[in-house]
Amino acid sequence: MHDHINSYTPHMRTYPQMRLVYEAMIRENTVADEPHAPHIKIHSNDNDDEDPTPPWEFYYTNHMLLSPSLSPPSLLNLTSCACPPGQCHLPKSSCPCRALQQSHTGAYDISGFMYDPSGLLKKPGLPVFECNSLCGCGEECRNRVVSKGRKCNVMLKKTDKKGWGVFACELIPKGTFIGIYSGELLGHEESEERAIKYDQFGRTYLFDIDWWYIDAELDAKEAKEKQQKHKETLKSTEEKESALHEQTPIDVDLDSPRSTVDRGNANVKQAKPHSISSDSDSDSSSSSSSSSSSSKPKRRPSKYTIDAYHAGNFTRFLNHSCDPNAALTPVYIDVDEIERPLLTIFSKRHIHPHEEITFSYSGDPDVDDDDEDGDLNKIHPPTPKRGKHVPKPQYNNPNPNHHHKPRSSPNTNTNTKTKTKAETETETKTKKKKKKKGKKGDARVHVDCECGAAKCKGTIWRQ
Ligand SMILES: C[S@@+](CC[C@H](N)C(=O)[O-])C[C@H]1O[C@@H](n2cnc3c(N)ncnc32)[C@H](O)[C@@H]1O
Repeated sequence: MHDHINSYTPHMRTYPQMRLVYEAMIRENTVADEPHAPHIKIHSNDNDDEDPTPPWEFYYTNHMLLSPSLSPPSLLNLTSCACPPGQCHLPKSSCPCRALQQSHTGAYDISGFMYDPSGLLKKPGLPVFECNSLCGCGEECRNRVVSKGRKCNVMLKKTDKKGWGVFACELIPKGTFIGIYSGELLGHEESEERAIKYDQFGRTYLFDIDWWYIDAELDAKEAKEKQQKHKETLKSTEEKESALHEQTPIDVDLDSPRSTVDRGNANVKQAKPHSISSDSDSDSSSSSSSSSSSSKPKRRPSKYTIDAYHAGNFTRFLNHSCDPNAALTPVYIDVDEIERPLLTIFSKRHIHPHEEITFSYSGDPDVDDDDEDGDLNKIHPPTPKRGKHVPKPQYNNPNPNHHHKPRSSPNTNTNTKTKTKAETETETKTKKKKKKKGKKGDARVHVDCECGAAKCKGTIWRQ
């Protein structure tokens, strides 16, 4: 289909009827996984230029396509439940999925599952563990939202300055599941290679899966293993020593130098390897979030990256805003690997009809953590967890050209209307601000932000 369309002359591709073909293509590729979802429309601009549709350069899918270098997700250690239908969420339930969720988000004053009775997300950005295909709880379980597919009504529309964007067709309540950032799932090396290639033609749809809690969880796991090893070493040393003591009995006098040595051993026994955080040596099923709250997680290169360039869905057209109305949230469904969540988008406030849906590409804590309820401090303990660890685009895009034929980039201001004095002054101020932010020798290229937010930082990527 794509090859067929791409074989058309540039002029043929500008026919307004192409919009209908595009809409039909989306429906055809998604009917199996979101049969009840409202159809995605392509908005027709009054001043239709040569772009009636978004580019045909990618395969439309809601699924993650696995790179041949990766193995399929493992279900071996997948937590699942056998709760009676509709009972997982009950306060007295012993649902293991609920316990797993609680162990990750209980420290954030969120009890039970991450969804409220209407299926709205209680707080974006925290990991969500949905009931999965091994669970016996059935379709009506409250802990299944992403797995049931998109319900919200969105359209694709060309913006003035940012290329294509995604807009709400009707009110999208706060906490609504919008979509999965689908595409190819790549391993680290492959994504590095692609980043270099894409850099050459100035595009990126690459997102690293590198949330803070993933590092924290891996740190805690490593620390636990180290501690276990340490305990084993101590045990064998003690065994050797007690064998020695049996041969040469000593009087236990707490003030004698010898007993200091013994107490010294006791201290060694209690001591933790340097990197162990306070909670990680407890034998209880301590939460990964609490276990890491006292130490800064070690930054690790992300194991996986999502590339929505060759394959993806409407979410690849979501633009950045410094005051976004949506946010990324990691969701686990049929996978037992902490580094491999789905990257999903949920609304973080009510989104009104015709409003553009945006999220932050920068992952800045002051962008993603702000909360209109003002309960941020209550929900996010003051730990080094948040902020830079929110998935971020892997590299920057200097001059993206998202269109099938050469044209001005989405970043270029094609709006030819005469600027007012105030507009010119604001622009000059913004440019000064941007100049200050650029780092010498930073390989990442600055992209002017056109989000139009009052608190716009002037750039779409974090500097
Ligand atoms: C993932 S794509 C988003 C969809 C894109 N508008 C398109 O037409 O394909 C990211 C690119 O969109 C553009 N973009 C997104 N948000 C922007 C913003 N706030 N200001 C300027 N350009 C933006 C940039 O060119 C960026 O590299």
